Amino acid sequence: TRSTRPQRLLKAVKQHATRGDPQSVISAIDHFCRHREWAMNVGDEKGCILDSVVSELNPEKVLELGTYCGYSTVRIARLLPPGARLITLEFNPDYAVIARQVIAWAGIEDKVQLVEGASEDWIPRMKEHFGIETFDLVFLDHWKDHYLPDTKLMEGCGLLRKGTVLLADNVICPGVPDYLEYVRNSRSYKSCYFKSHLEYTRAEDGLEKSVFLG
Ligand SMILES: Cc1cc(-c2n[nH]c(CCNC(=O)c3cc(-c4ccc(F)cc4)cc(O)c3O)n2)ccn1
Ligand SMILES: [Mg+2]
Repeated sequence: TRSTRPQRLLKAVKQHATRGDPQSVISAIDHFCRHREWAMNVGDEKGCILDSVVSELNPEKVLELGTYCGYSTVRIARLLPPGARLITLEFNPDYAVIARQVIAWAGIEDKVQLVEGASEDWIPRMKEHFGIETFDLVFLDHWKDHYLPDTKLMEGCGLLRKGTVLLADNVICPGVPDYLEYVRNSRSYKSCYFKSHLEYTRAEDGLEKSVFLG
């Protein structure tokens, strides 16, 4: 039967990227998505904004909601200091199978824990299951109607501390209007918008960076 797009993306990584070289994995995926088939990775333009937020924050504990093929997982993990940890949640088991291989090819699997399941099921279990107190950075890139309820759930589970950064992808396209309204009007967040484009296109999109004030 016909292969899936994530399978073809993984094939491009194995053909064009060097094992153990995260940058070559990132470049191989960007090339595939720009010249072969579009895919919903954060991409190179928004990816550079993600890089700058991660580098400035130097987080020890990172949560990613929405792994997909692991592109942003590799982008984040390659910048983490030794001993830092990234937990990434993926709902779709077919995406998870691909993401594990992309993460392994990049050679950053020892910093990453990929967990399969729905965000609302795993967020309440972060403390007892992973021994996590609070996160320093959360990258929201999963189902767009889950951004707001999951943010409120993370607040309620005490997973955010003064200074925790929430970085949300796709705040314009596909868009997360309820989430934006919340973080921009809540006294508990200091929010700012990084204007960019939808991955590999000229459509507007951007990242919203929101610092939790406690
Ligand atoms: C409930 C739960 C869910 C998850 C989960 N895991 N993986 C995802 C993927 C979600 N991502 C997207 O849907 C997405 C879509 C577009 C897009 C598509 C079509 C267009 F025309 C324009 C833009 C662009 C993007 O950048 C995106 O990120 N969710 C994981 C855990 N728990
Ligand atoms: Mg996205």
